[in-house]
Amino acid sequence: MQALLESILDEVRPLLGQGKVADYIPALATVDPHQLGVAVIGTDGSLSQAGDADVPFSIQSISKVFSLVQAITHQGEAIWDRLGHEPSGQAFNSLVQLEFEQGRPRNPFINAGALVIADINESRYAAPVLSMRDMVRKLTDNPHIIADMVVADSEYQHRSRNAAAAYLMQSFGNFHNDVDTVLKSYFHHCALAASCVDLARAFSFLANQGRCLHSGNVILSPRQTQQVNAIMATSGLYDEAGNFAYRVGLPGKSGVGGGIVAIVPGRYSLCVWSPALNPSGNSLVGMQVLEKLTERLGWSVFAPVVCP
Ligand SMILES: NC(=O)CC[C@H](N)C(=O)O
Repeated sequence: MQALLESILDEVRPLLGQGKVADYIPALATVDPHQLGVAVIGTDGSLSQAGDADVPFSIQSISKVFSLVQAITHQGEAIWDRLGHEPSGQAFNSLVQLEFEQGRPRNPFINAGALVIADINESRYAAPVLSMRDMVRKLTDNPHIIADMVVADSEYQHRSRNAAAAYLMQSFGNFHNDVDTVLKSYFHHCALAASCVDLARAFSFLANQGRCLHSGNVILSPRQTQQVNAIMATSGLYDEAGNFAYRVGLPGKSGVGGGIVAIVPGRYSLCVWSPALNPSGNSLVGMQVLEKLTERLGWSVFAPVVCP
C-alpha cells in the first residue's frame, strides 16, 4: 500500500498548479497549492501514508460529518424534521433551492443543511465549540487539534452568504438560535486544522460499523453508520456527488481546504489533501489520487459483494 500511494502521488504531481485555492475565504487564499498528501488506515489498524500526510490543513466542510454525528447522537431521526437527506445537485453555498423548498435544506452537507445542524447542536451543547473540538481530538487521537482562528475570523468577516442562508431559514421558522452565534460556532468547526493521518484515523469508525478503531468507543450504531455513509455517497461532494460515485465509487466528504475523506466500508478510511480546487470546490488533485487508488485496488461500493 505504501509503495502504491507513493507511486500514485508521483503520477499526479505534474497536475499540481492546476485548480484554484479557495479565495472567498481570504485566509485560505494564502495556502501553498503545491502540497499533496494521502493517508490510509485499515480496520486491521495498519497505517500507510505518503507526501504531506502529517501537515495540518483547514478541514472546512469535512467538519459537517462530525456535526451530523453529534446531532444524530442526541436527536436521532428527529433531525430529519428539519432537513432532508437528498442530494441537492447545487453548489455547496447555493441559496436558490432553499427559497423554493421553504427553508428546508436538502441535506446536512450543503452549507444551509450544516447550518441547521449547527443550530440543532447549539440548542443542545452549553459550549458547542469546545464539544466539537473535544470530539475531534478524541476521534483523531490527537490532543493538539485546534481551530485556526485566523481562518475562523476571516470566514466571519466574509459571512454574507452563510448569514443569508441562516436568515432565510429563520424566516421560514427553521432556525431557532441567534444567527450570529451559530455562524461563529460553524466557522470555528470549519477552521479546525487536522492532517490526512488525523482525519483517516478520525473516520475509522465509519469503516468499522460505528466503532472507533483506536479507542473502541461506539460512535454510531451499525445502522446509523450505513446511513451516514449513504449520505456521504449521495451528497458528500455537492453537485459533483455523481461524478465522485462514477470516478471513485466510495462515500466521501470534501472541504474547501482541499481535503477529501473517503470510506471503504468494513476495510479502510482514507484522506487525501491538496489545496487547489476544481469549479465544484473539491480538491482537483485529490480527486485524481482517489480515482487512481480505487481503480488500482478495485475498491468501490458498487463492485460485486464478495461472499466468504
Ligand atoms: N465546502 C466547504 O468546505 C465550505 C465550508 C466553508 N466554511 C463555507 O461555509 O463556505
